[in-house]
Amino acid sequence: MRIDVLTVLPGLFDCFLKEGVIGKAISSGKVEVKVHNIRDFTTDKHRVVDDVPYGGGPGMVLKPEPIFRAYDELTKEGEKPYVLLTEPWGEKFNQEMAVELSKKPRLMIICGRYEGVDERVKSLVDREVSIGDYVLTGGELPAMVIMDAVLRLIPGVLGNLESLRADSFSDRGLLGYPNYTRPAEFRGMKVPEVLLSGHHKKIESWRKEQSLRKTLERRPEIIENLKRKGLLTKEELE
Ligand SMILES: Oc1ccccc1-c1ccno1
Repeated sequence: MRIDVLTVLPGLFDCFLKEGVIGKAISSGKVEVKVHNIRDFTTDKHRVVDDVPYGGGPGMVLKPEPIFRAYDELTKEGEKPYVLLTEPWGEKFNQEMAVELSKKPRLMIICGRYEGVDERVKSLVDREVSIGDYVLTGGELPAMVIMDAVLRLIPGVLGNLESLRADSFSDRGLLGYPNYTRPAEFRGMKVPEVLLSGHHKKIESWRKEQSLRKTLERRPEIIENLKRKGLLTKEELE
């Protein structure tokens, strides 16, 4: 997969693209991520990327020309990207969308700003995406959240954890089961016996039950959504 990111703050992505699972996936060539400074696509001396809104009002709006110039330049060759715009009012990002986006060969993420982008930019956009109902100063952190969730799903990126990732639980957006490691007892708190039993079928069944229970308690809408889509097995529904 290739991802092109358009932003006015490219420096925010430096650590994200160098460290951890994502950094390794990029350095190994499993995925390609290119961050582009929208300012590099301006033509005026002052490299202006935003302007005051027509009709008045607070803040500044990202101008259309530099973004269109970047899009035209970056899409001259190769497959057309599926274009996302990070927006506070966009469609809510979730695991289902991450799975769908992970199957695209190429993405472009335009990082919005709080005051917004010129409406005409949306003629380039396939999906306006929000990561939650809160207001940030810009769309760069949402872009990193989206890339992290999507890139970890690319085969080979999680390496030897791939088998875990393939678990249909997280891909269905179900909450995870409780995790424990040594010691078996800590300050009077014991690890559940089943996890010490070495009985893999019982352990798997316990984890599945814990995940469904936690999801039902904390995010019942996820269970309802899976039921409606027929994505819960008969035994999971019991
Ligand atoms: O708050 C924002 C400002 C600019 C671009 C995106 C966002 C946002 C908030 C939540 N998801 O995206």
